[in-house]
Amino acid sequence: MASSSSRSGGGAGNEESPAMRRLRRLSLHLLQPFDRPAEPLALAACAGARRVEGGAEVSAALAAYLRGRHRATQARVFEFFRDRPDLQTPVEQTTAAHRDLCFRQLRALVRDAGVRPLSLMAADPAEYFAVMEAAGGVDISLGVKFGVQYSLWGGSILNLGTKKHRDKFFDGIDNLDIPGCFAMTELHHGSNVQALQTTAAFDPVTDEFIINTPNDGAIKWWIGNAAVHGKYATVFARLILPLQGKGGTPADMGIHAFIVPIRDLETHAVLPGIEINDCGHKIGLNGVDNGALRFRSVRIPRDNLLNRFGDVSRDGKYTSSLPTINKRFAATLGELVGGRVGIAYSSVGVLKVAVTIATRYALLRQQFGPPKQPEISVLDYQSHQHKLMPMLASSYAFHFATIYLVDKYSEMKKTNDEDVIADVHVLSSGLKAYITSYTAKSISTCRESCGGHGYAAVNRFGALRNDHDIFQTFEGDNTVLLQQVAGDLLKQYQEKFKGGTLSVTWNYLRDSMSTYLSQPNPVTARWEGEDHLRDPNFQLDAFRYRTSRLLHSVAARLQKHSKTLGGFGAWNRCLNHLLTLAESHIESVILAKFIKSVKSCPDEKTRQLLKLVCDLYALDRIWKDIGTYRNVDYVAPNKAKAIHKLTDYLSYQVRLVARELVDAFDLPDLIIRAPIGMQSEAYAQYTQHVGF
Ligand SMILES: Cc1cc2nc3c(=O)[nH]c(=O)nc-3n(C[C@H](O)[C@H](O)[C@H](O)COP(=O)(O)OP(=O)(O)OC[C@H]3O[C@@H](n4cnc5c(N)ncnc54)[C@H](O)[C@@H]3O)c2cc1C
Repeated sequence: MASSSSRSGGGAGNEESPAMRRLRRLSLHLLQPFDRPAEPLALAACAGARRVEGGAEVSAALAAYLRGRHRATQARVFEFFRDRPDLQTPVEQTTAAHRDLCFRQLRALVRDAGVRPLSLMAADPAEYFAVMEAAGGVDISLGVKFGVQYSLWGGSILNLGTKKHRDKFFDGIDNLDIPGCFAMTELHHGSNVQALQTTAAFDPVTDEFIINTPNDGAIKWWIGNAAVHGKYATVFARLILPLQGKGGTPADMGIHAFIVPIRDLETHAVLPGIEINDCGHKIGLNGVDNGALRFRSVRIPRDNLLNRFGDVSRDGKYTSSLPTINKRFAATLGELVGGRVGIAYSSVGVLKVAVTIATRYALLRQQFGPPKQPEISVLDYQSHQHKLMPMLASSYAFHFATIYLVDKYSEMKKTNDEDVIADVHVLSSGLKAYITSYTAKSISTCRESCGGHGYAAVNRFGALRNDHDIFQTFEGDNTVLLQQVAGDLLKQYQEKFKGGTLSVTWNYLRDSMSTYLSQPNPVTARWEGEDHLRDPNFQLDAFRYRTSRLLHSVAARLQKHSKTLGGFGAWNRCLNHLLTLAESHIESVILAKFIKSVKSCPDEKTRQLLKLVCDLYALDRIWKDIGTYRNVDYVAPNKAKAIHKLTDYLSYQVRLVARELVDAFDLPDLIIRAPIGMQSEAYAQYTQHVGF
């Protein structure tokens, strides 16, 4: 419902109420919020609309730096869909229609546009993730369907199988002849994969595995591609060897992956012994057909065991290069990080779309203004800058962090280096958890910042929010993933005190840990000059100091509590502390990568612009956690005040180049789609949409 007070107050010719007068005075003040020069980076902003002169060139230079070598690939995907109106996702459609469209979109991308995702994944993972992000821009359901087919089903064959599996399945997966599923989750177990109950018992007589769902809790649930399109599934099950346990009992060798045909390749009929039901209409992502699977003693050839980390011979003997069930389990899950990398990367894509719509609309939308003067853009309100500009800065920060993650992932695939594998595991867990949680919250803020028009489905926030929401849960629940980051930091911490070395990404802890052990410097705690606060060394030190402190204190608490509560109880007693530690660490990594990307930018003007955005990201984060810094006197009261003031000022400065910053994401109107977020004529597009 519209607010009647705002409407009458803003109407021309109305008598001004005292409240309105106050608001107008405030508006006037907001137009000149700081007693400093208004133009950042010597880029002249015009009065009124405040467009930066030469803004188009600024955006183009920035876009070129951001997109790097993937710009052309993504542009090709966008152009392909631009020329195919039959493949564009309408605002309203039924679940069945959306599933059908999503499959047609994927098939067209592969068969008509000639994209070969699995080949890309094998040859150039960075290019693969760029295509996946672009597909998610077309429709998030398409990005997820793409991820199920290639990152999950294809990834399981590539990473857990051996040559015989790749020879048999690679081409069919790549060209989409064989749509498939990744069937890990069960009704009773999602996060706790080690407790899955589906069994794969070896039958030495027939040389087969028998896949069985022992009870309702073991029904495979939520499996993408299962309800309609899948022909095969990679099923995660406990490998059971008869007579090989103690006293001739069956031996449970732990979780392994098996290829199970689920539908006839010709007729598409569900195969005997398999029951598939539809998980039904979801909150979002209804282009993806999630299903539930039950197996009734389904027989598959021994060769269908994905045997990279463990194998069974014809005579039923188990062999593995890895000595324990735990090591095999870790290696199996470790190979699946690609899905998580893709989710983190795609989540940044969703954030960019939401921020672009909200920022463009906030520049266009005018409400109230000083007496007898034109109304001002809502982005000129300090509150609006406070909502959107740190979010815009975060989009940039996450962009560089996920590019780094993808590069590390590519390096891992090339080298198989153990340290890099460990790094990527923790980094992908932390970034996936941190970024998807941030994006999920931000979409709601963007919706609110667009007022009532943000609520129109055509302006997309509802679909973005609903489709993206589950990014926080699948590919590892965020709370569970952050614990893996904390666990790794503690392991590294113990190693350090045993005289070991820290892995590369965490190297900073070695230095900041010794700094932590001394008290904060009372002199620097009072430094409040802008040069100091905008010095990347100060910013990084602050982030790292906080992480080191959290790590040190939680290690002591865990040690204390484990004496009485045991390891599990102590961990739970310190759980919130551990999650804060993990987030703090990931923020340090994000900032470090942002600072590095600013320094590496070859063009001076672009570098200055990025430095401004990076400063806002860093100081906003410090300000949001100022209580922690004040509590330990890392920051004195005068410095806290200076940080607050500077953060507001930087938000204002970023606002002056906000249009250029969102344009630099280089997202065509076809991808933005929301009429209120279009590059031009937004109101006209919106009115046309409703029929005027
Ligand atoms: C749309 C959709 C698509 C999916 N696609 C697939 C697919 O293709 N293949 C597949 O195998 N699976 C798929 N999944 C399943 C998904 O991976 C799981 O939902 C996810 O792993 C979480 O498991 P869960 O739902 O059992 O949650 P749970 O593990 O039961 O978690 C429930 C809550 O408990 C909390 N919690 C759990 N453990 C802990 C802990 N140790 N400490 C603190 N808190 C904890 C979590 O934070 C969460 O809030 C999909 C799910 C959805 C909704």
